[in-house]
Amino acid sequence: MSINNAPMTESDTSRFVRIKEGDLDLQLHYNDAGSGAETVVMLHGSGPGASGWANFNRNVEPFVAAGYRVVLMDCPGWSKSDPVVSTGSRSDLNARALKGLMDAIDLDKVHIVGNSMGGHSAVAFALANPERVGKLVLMGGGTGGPSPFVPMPTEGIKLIGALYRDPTIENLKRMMNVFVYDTSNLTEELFRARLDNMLSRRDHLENFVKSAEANPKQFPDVGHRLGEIASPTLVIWGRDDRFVPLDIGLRLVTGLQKADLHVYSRCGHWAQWEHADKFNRMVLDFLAR
Ligand SMILES: O=C(O)CCC(=O)/C=C/C=C(\O)C(=O)O
Repeated sequence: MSINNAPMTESDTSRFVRIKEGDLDLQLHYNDAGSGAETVVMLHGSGPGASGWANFNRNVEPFVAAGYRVVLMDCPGWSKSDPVVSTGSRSDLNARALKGLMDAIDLDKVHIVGNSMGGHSAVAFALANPERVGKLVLMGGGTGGPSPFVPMPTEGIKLIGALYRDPTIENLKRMMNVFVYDTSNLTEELFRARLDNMLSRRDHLENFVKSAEANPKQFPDVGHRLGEIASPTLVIWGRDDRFVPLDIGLRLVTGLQKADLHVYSRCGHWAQWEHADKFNRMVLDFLAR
């Protein structure tokens, strides 16, 4: 709840900023909530129609209530941010966008919570800007690269590709039913909101397909560089993740200097949403330590 006890909304917290960072010169959309001395940036995943608000709407208020400023960045090519075709590392591109955003709104150092692509991007940011990262929280992402156990691309990533190429409600339902462990939580309202978000930006959908054609490895394997990261890191994974398998979480916790891994049972690729209460308590405890 906000100060006047009304629920916090996407539109109340919606902001735009122009960033110039290296070869990036574009308008970014972000949500900005709370006014604490420490800021938590949350980075969303790469599915069609994803956004900071869609991924983290169950997390913003508890973090604000705990005294944090929360910034949700919509990555270039998603939601209300400007379109982009990514021909190199999209993790690096998002990391440059985050640096541009932090410079533009005067954030010196932040904690970063990254979901899937957001986790890959958080790691890319920490590698490029170690002095600007407090703690990291990575869910279902952190590095690209092969799984020794699960055939890749995984079934979830194949369904994302199919949805980008053919954005129908049927393909959306196919993808989202694999997203979570307990599909009874997926309402028609949720499907409709996500479909509207997707179809409102067909340029983003087309650009994602062009990007994947230009460079199928949008999220490179940075496993060999994980040891450079000294930020305390909490890795959270769904046991039933069918998009980015659990063994990638094991690679992270093995490679990073200071990382703990928690595996949630009965949980797919959206731990922060499917197990929001447990996730919020665990991450807030980690940040406060
Ligand atoms: O390809 C990868 O490694 C990342 C896949 C990814 O980011 C999927 C994320 C999906 C969501 O979180 C979403 O659509 O909300």
